[in-house]
Amino acid sequence: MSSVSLKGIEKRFGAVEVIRGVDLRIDPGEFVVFVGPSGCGKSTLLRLISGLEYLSGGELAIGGRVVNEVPASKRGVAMVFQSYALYPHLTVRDNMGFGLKVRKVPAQERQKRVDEASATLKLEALLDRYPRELSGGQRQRVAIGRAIVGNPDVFLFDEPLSNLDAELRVHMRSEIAALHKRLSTTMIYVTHDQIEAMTLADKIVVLRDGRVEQVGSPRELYERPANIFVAQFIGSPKMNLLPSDIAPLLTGATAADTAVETIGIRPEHLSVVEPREGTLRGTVGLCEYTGAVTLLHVKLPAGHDCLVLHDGGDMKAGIQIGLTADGSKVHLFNGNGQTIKRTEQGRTA
Ligand SMILES: Nc1ncnc2c1ncn2[C@@H]1O[C@H](COP(=O)(O)OP(=O)(O)OP(=O)(O)O)[C@@H](O)[C@H]1O
Repeated sequence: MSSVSLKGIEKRFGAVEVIRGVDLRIDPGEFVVFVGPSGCGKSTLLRLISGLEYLSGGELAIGGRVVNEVPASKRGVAMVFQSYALYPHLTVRDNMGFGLKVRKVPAQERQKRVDEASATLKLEALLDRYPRELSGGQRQRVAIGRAIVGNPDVFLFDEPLSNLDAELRVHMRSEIAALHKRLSTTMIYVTHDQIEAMTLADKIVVLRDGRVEQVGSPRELYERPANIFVAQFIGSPKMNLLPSDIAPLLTGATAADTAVETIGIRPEHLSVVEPREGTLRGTVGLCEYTGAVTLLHVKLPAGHDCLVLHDGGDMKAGIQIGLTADGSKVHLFNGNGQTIKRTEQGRTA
């Protein structure tokens, strides 16, 4: 278990600035997930921590030791890649033991660690197979096993489940959560998948264009996003954004803060009511029935659209509905897209 500390981390590829001053503190044993749009620098940041890329600026410490000049093999980290990166000509046993062999760990110790890891990951029956003889999920388990045998202080995962089908992803996700519980090792995990991020993370780091937008627990980011970017990035389907003058119609509240330019309301926090005078009224467009809930695409006045997660009865395109929301679930943003915080009394501060 080690802490990881990033201070003013920068990375340039030639003239292109990819990481633009990242400060982050990861506590020992924490499960931290990096999310952000494609190209925002998630993998680059992970590769900088692993030592696969050199820093252009800043200071990186693992377990309190500055490792800027320390090679990847001496940082006490192990990385698991999306592509598994197994050696095709080696058996599962030899793939898992390969790193230890390179580090000249004696054969007996190697075997012990491979046996332990394969028991943890239920790979015992597969030890003599080659990667081509394994399913995607089994290959990923071998890749994780190879990382475990080195007893790393920090695990780094770069989208480890994105090549697996939906069912296997859910299964492997729970295995990774169980692994973290059992080993209590610090883990840093990059993903595109909202559910993976929300369910695995102690702490989510939202990145945008090489900078950190917000760091917080999944609940903090969902309930108290710092700005419109995070508000729309966390949560699926996306938060609706509407002009602030719609707020009184939606919640029945009268007082409007002039600093509020945009309001945000999540599709799951809108309720469908009778389209009475004085409520926010709209026309149902597309209805996407998914079983437990239906996602309604609703046309509002003045050309605005919003999404509503509806768990009530049947709904048909073309009908008029009213929409209401609990005022405490409405997010308020200023003209710069920053969240305007409420005080205890519900007024803006
Ligand atoms: N070796 C490299 N040389 C030049 N540019 C690079 C190199 N590696 C990455 N980049 C650029 O750095 C930026 C960040 O890439 P990175 O792979 O870290 O993003 P990401 O957030 O992981 O994206 P994705 O979610 O699509 O995997 C991209 O614009 C990418 O083109």
